[in-house]
Amino acid sequence: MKFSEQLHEKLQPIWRQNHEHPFVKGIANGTLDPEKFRFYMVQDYLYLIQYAKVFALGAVKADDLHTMGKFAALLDGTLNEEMGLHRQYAARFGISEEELETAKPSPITLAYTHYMLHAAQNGTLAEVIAAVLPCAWSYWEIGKELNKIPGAAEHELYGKWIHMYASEEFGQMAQWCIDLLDEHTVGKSEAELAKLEEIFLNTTRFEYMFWDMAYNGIMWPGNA
Ligand SMILES: Cc1ncc(CN)c(N)n1
Repeated sequence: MKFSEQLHEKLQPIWRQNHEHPFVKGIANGTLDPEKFRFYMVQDYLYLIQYAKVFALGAVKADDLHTMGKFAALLDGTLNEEMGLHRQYAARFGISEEELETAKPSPITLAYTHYMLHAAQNGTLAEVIAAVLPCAWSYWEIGKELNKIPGAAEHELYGKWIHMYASEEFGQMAQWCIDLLDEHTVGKSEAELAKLEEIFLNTTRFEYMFWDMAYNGIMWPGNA
């Protein structure tokens, strides 16, 4: 069994929680309070700035030009396609680009991005991929699932978000990360695989916590 298939089995309980989360359900049926989406957009923008840096670290750790080029393309796609969508949403909400970039990250945003960057900076190329894969893979799964719901992708606020994560391009980049992880785990020791699984499951859990933080729409519970 490929390493990604083993991980896929282990993450099922968390993914089910993600798909059932009221934030994701609210995007699916169009009932999510736009204020919660606004809060999410700003935090997600801050998240993506750091996430893009993990792709840059992938290019640094890659040992062939093809892989370097792919990570460079992922970095470009994040900064210019995915974050471009966030900038469009921000404009709709009357948030300037400066305001977006200078907003304060919530403790969950900080914890998630710092964990990812720590794992990527200190780890092997396989560890870089293990840290970012849940982000790409889980959004692709959510995008595809929501895209099947009649009318969801036509929603005037949430439709573009669904289109982005259900898109062929987004799927191809998620699949490339899955394949690269499989390629880089062939022949690894049990201890190395256990470490990769731990990183992967931690960022998978952070994905759930990010939805929860966005749904609560507050920087931290004491600040409600
Ligand atoms: C928190 C989070 N995780 C993943 C993705 C998809 N790149 C995202 N935009 N935001």
